[in-house]
Amino acid sequence: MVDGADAGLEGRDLDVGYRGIPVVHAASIHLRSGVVTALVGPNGSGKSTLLRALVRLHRPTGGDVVFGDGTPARALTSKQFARQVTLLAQSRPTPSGVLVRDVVGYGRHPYRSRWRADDQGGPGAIAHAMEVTGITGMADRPVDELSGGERQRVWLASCLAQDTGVLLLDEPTTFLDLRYQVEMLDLIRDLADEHAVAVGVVLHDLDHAAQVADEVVLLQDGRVRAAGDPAEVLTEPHLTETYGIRIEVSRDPGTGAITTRPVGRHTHRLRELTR
Ligand SMILES: Nc1ncnc2c1ncn2[C@@H]1O[C@H](COP(=O)(O)OP(=O)(O)OP(=O)(O)O)[C@@H](O)[C@H]1O
Repeated sequence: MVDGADAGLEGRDLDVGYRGIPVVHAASIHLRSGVVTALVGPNGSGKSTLLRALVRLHRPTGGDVVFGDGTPARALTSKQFARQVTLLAQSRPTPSGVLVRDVVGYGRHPYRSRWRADDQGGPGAIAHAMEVTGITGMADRPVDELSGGERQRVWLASCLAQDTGVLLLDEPTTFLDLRYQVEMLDLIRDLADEHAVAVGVVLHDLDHAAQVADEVVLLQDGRVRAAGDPAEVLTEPHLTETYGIRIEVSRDPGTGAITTRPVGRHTHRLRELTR
C-alpha cells in the first residue's frame, strides 16, 4: 500500500524495549478506520512506548506493524508513512521565534516536493486545522510565547494539517482547560465519525476514555491487561487490580455512561467536607 488504501493500523504481538530492556511485551492493538481506541493504564505501563513503536519512532524487537490492508509499515518510505500516520507526542520541543502558522504548516511537510512549495491543498489544510483547533487568531504569534494549552492546540493543528488516516494522540488533553478538553473529545469523535480516521488516544482520565472511545486497551506493566468494549474493560476488578487502588465504577441505567471514582483514604472525609 502507498497512498489512498485502507489506513487502519495494527500492532501485532509487539515487543519493545530500551537499550535491551523489555518494556512492552507481546502487545497487540488494532486501530480501525472510523474507530476511536483509548489506551489507558498507570504511569510507566508502556502506553507511549507502544505508540512510538506504531509510528516507527521505536523499532520493535518482536512482532510487526501492518496497515489495514496487510502492508507492513516498514515497506513505506518515511514520507509515504507520514502521509498515513501521525502522532501528537506527549511533549514537543518549542522552537524559539517560530510563528504558529509555520508550526502548523510543518504538518504539510510530507506533501512538499522540490517542485511545488505546498501541494495537495496545503494552504486550505493549514487554515482548516487552525480553525478547528481555535488558533486562527494566533497565527502570527511566536509559538514560544503561548500558554501550555495554546501550544498543545498548535501541535494538534500541525498533526491535523498532515491529514492522515491514522491519528495517534498521547495525552492530548494535558494543559487544556475544561472547554478545550471537551472540544478535544468532540473533535476526536468527529474525526472518526465524519472522516473515518483511525484514532488511538492515550488518556489518563478514565471517564474521558469511556465517553469518547469505541474500544479501550488497558495496559499493565507493558502487557495488554484487557481490550475491547469500554463497559467490559473499565470494570472495578480490572481497574482496581491494574491501578492498585480501589476504583468504583458506575453505569447510568438510562444513557449507559460509565463513571469511575478512585477511592483514597480520605475520599469519604473530603466528600463530607464539601457537602
Ligand atoms: N527513553 C527511555 N529509556 C529507557 N526507559 C524508558 C524510556 N522511556 C520510557 N522508558 C521506560 O519504559 C517504561 C514505559 O514508559 P512509557 O513512557 O511508555 O509509559 P506510559 O504508560 O506512557 O507512562 P506515563 O503514563 O507516565 O506517560 C517505563 O518504565 C519507563 O521508565
